[in-house]
Amino acid sequence: MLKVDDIQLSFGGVRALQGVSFEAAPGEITGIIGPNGAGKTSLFNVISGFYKPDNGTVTVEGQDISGLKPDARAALGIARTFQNIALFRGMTVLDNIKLGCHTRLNANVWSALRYFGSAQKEELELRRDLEERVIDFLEIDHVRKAPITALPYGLQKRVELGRALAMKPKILLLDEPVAGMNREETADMARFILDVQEQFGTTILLVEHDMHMVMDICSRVVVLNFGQQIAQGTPQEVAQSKEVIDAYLGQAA
Ligand SMILES: Nc1ncnc2c1ncn2[C@@H]1O[C@H](COP(=O)(O)OP(=O)(O)OP(=O)(O)O)[C@@H](O)[C@H]1O
Repeated sequence: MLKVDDIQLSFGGVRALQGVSFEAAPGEITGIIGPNGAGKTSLFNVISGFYKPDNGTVTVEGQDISGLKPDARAALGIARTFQNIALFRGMTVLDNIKLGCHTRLNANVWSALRYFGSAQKEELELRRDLEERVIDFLEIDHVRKAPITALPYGLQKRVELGRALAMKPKILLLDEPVAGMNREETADMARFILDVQEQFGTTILLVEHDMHMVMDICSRVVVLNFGQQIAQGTPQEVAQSKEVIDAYLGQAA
């Protein structure tokens, strides 16, 4: 389904990604882990089209998408969340989530003017879909009209997930979805991520420093260190890898 092949990316003298290659199995959760500065977010930026790599390809269901811009990739079904919450703070929960749908609305301004009825129908269907598939699913009905700023941090992160789900993604990239959360918020988010995978069959890539969560919910894990891919396999396999243990001990030293 999603395949990255020999991705290389440099920033001046910093080699952020040095030949990263892996496949994310369809409908499964693949963890991307590694110490700080390993290249995880850079890899997400390459997959979602924000960074153009110096070398390598990204393919989705056999289609090479390396030349596509971020919005074209989003239209193909690649959605992401960001390490730091990227919501519109002055807007309500519902409006933020609706923004995630713009890639799905077929009615552009001209067709909306000419066929006002069909645009309205589409809007109604969209609203119903969002209510059932995103708002009820994420249990955020009670805050749908609240401004983002009124929500606790854990709920803001859930709304960000909601905005990504509004796109009906085939592939979901989650960048540190539980960073800064307390234990209860983390457990809730882990459950929602598993529910997304189980109910919608979404292929999920997860960058996360919370090792318990990675080990609990990922079926495969890719490990980066200084831009190099030093291991990949099941959580148990990578946890026993000497290179991985050394990389994390090196960080702690
Ligand atoms: N836009 C940029 N300009 C210059 N250097 C960058 C840029 N983005 C990332 N880097 C560098 O690339 C390397 C990889 O950074 P990246 O943010 O991808 O790592 P990471 O694994 O996501 O780290 P963290 O876990 O701390 O978020 C780092 O050395 C970083 O300083």
